[in-house]
Amino acid sequence: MKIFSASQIYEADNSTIKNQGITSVELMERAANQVFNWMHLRLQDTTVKIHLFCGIGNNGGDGLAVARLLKQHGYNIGVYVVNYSDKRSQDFLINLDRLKDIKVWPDFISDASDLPRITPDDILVDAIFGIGLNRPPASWVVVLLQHMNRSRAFILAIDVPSGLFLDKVPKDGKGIVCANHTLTFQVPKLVFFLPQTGIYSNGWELLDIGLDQEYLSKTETDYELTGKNEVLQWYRPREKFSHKGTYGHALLVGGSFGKIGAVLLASRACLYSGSGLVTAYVPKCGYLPVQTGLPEAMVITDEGEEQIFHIFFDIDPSVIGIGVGMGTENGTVKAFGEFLKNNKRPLVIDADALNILSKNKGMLKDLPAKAVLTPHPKELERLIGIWKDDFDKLEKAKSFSKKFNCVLVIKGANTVVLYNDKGYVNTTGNPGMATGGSGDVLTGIITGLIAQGYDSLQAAIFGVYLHGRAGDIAVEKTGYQALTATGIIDSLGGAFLDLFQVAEGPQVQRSDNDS
Ligand SMILES: NC(=O)C1=CN([C@@H]2O[C@H](COP(=O)(O)OP(=O)(O)OC[C@H]3O[C@@H](n4cnc5c(N)ncnc54)[C@H](O)[C@@H]3O)[C@@H](O)[C@H]2O)[C@H](O)CC1
Ligand SMILES: [K+]
Repeated sequence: MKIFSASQIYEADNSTIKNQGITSVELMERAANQVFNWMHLRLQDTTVKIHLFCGIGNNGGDGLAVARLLKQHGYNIGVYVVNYSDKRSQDFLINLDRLKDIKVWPDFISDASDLPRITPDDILVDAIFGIGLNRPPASWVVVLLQHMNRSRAFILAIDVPSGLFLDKVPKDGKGIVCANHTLTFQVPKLVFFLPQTGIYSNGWELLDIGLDQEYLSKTETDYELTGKNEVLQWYRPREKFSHKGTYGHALLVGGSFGKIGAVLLASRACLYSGSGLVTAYVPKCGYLPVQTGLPEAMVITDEGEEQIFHIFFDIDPSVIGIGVGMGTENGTVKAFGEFLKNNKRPLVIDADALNILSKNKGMLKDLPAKAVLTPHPKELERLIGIWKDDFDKLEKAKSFSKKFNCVLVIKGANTVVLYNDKGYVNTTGNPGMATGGSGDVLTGIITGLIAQGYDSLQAAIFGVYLHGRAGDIAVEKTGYQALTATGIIDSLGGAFLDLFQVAEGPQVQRSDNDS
């Protein structure tokens, strides 16, 4: 699913109005009806007080139209116009009149002294700013937003939590609504998925307002959201007359004394993601643990007893995953540098191999085309330098990807896979996966997919999806705290099977932060 920028959403609005022969206020009415239906279904004629805070632009217009629909259905409402500018939009004014027509007169707030009383049992609808915010709100508006946040009432944001820009992180975190839930129109917004801005909405949901499908499908976007539909198209079925050679031979290089488990986890994940053959390359101390822990894998040992000194093997792997548990001892650094110079095979690079690259940037020129790098935030910072904010991070990461022709997997709550100018935001996974060895499992999965012939970008996106989905399946049985890397691997089979399960009920895209 595509993630559009604010200017693209305005263009989508315009082509909808033009191609469907409707007015902008009719489009607003559609949006408001969707919000109202969502609320009506859940509130079931409740008498709880619903406070609607409306700006003076089209987000505010949405809020006023929702207020009218709620009033017409007998809900107990309070409507406030947050009068932050005299440049009221046309559709806001039309909806203000329509509200007055049914004898609802909003309170106009233009100063922090006018703040209404809110109790924790009330419901707040945030329709102050939408995607049109272009500068920080005035200080009295910030005071109002804080008043809303402090109220402990349930906050439902329309389109985006007010105070969030679509393309940058606000300097003042106090001037942003902390929504319990956001109902966003038609397309997901990138801000829901970035660590610094995603925190302002606990959950989000898409409401279909019938925007022009032709515009949406023909327009290229900088980011996409990866869900089942996106990865399913790449799935490669197993052929009846195939054999283990058909599905490649993955080599996992890593481990050092005390960290052999990392290679064991990566190798097992690689096998469980379908690689035909898996070989682990470890220091001598890793021979017995890997051989006994994973009898399906073959093991090659380095000449080093407790660390890797010289990466040499006489097999012909289809892909190499390197770095997990490897350490950054001088001898290992040298071995990795020499390995990169001579290697021609596709690579997945993780953990200590990334740290070695960060300290020896000259080695980056020896990466094979489209190598997959899987840094967590600290490893990424060492690679690309410090960033100003999450948007700057993505831009810096894109430049890095272009410069070294590599696929970057930026691990986090919503892992982003970047290649060249494009980013793919993952939707699966949960906080239980923040546990030792989870990253090693991801490295194994991506390596296993490349072994089977997936292009490295597809393998990275698909691998991240499967890893998260396996975590989501596993957590159902374990809860967040008891989820382990091994638990993720054990649910990989379930994640593959789930690709072919058709979800029951209406297909509404939503985040899982609500659980
Ligand atoms: N396709 C859709 O998604 C539809 C969206 N709708 C809703 O429209 C808003 C966007 O409306 P817009 O009028 O462009 O912007 P806002 O309401 O977010 O902002 C109002 C207005 O205020 C000015 N402004 C910006 N920042 C400030 C500031 N700090 N202080 C004062 N004034 C400011 C700026 O000029 C803005 O234009 C979208 O989010 C949806 O809610 C449609 O209803 C249906 C289609
Ligand atoms: K809003």
